[in-house]
Amino acid sequence: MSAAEGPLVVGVDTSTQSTKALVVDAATGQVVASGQAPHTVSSGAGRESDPRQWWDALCEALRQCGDAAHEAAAVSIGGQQHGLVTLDERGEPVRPALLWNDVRSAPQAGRLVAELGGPKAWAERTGSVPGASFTVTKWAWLAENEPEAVRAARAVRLPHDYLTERLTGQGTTDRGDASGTGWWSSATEAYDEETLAHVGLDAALLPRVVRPGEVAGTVRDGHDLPFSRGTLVAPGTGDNAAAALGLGLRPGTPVLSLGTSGTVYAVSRHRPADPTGTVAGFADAHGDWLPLACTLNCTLAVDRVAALLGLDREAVDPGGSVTLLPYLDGERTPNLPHASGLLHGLHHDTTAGQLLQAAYDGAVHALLGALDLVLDEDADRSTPLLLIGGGARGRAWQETVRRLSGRPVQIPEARELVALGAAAQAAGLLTGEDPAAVARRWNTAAGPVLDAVERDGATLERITGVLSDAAPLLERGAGAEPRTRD
Ligand SMILES: Nc1ncnc2c1ncn2[C@@H]1O[C@H](COP(=O)(O)OP(=O)(O)O)[C@@H](O)[C@H]1O
Ligand SMILES: O=C(CO)[C@@H](O)[C@H](O)COP(=O)(O)O
Repeated sequence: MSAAEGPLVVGVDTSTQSTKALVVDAATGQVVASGQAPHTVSSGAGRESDPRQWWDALCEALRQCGDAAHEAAAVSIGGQQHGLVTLDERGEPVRPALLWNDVRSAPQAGRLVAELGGPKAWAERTGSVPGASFTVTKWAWLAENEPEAVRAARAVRLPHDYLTERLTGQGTTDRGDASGTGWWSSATEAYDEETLAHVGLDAALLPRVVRPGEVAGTVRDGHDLPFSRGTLVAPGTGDNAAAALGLGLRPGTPVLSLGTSGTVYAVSRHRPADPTGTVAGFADAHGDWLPLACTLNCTLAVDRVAALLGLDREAVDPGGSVTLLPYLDGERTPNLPHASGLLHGLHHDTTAGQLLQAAYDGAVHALLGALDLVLDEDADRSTPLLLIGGGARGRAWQETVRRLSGRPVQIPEARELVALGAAAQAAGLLTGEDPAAVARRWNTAAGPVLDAVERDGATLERITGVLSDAAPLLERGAGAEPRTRD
């Protein structure tokens, strides 16, 4: 038995690159064991992963946690948003999942927006104007390109739903993750029949939306399951909503997350509806809202530039006037799905370190442009920005965010805030507490605050100018070559 003060809970983050599992003492928030196992994502024109490898990665991450995982009284899964998982009558994937950063459905996104009333109507009905990341556009892409897969689908799930269902045997989701599909109405908090009918998706194929605080199920019988039978399973949620729980986030505090995706968001009591599509009007996992902007190119893109230059990711140089828009995967914020990376302002005296710094600047510029849009009007602009995700460990990321935001930046010591948020949700099932209050009791957001420095407005303006001047190039893409990543 563990020496924990309270019951043990497990929180899982099944994100783009890996699955991370934490075993946490529900009384204190102490992480008593952890594990992590990688995923593979396809390269080439699309971004796909086999959902079965998420399950294998979950089992491996829990194996690394040892006996503590088997003592857990409750578990919850947080996961990458939007991915389209199609299952056959045996619950097996019909094909690999189409991930959030697969931009092939950009034409379908444009058509759906036009066909169902335009951007304003979409924002009012679902909270968001769907771009290529949204599940509904992926379903429309599948219907057009692989109709046999659509015909074979007996269940449609999101990544976190898929894992939760393998534990409980029941098809469930939550409002946070459902709000990233494009077929869940934030106005009615129910599946949107008109949208579903338009894309030919039967609501019977969708999971039940479990309420915040409700039990999604219990771990079922089965020899290969990584938990004891009867362990409580919480609703789980999308990874950004899970991190918001994990930080015990209150309205007014902005979060910048630096991972495969870059995201900027805040909790709000007001239902968002941005007709420009920059801000997605997600629900949170609590009963409030999570206005959020997301980029496709963050840590992987900057690491790729460092690798091309043969530099360590921290080997940045200040100065110079080179601009690098690191849109290696196309981009979502700004909405340029066909874009590729763009370099402007190269001189004889530009150093490799300045080029690398320009990649950081380009990635952070896109996120900071949306910062004010995700905050309520009455938010105090001097509140520290919480910096999380794998990139938050990097000094170059920290200093770039600090310089370009002009705000104090707080770096929580806790590393895995998505998994911690899931753990807080699981703990809430046991204690009856609000999961965000559990996370505040665990003091998960604690960490050093870097003081504000003067905002580098000149760099931001230069990048905005290049972006605007290069718009025709970025909109049409670089040619017929499919993008690849090694
Ligand atoms: N010490 C570090 N400094 C800068 N970046 C880091 C560091 N450690 C990890 N990363 C970056 O974090 C990324 C993974 O972040 P993570 O939030 O786990 O991603 P995801 O949730 O999308 O799978 C990697 O792409 C890597 O570039
Ligand atoms: O698409 C979004 C948010 O809308 C992404 O934030 C995904 O949820 C993927 O997250 P990471 O794997 O990068 O954490």
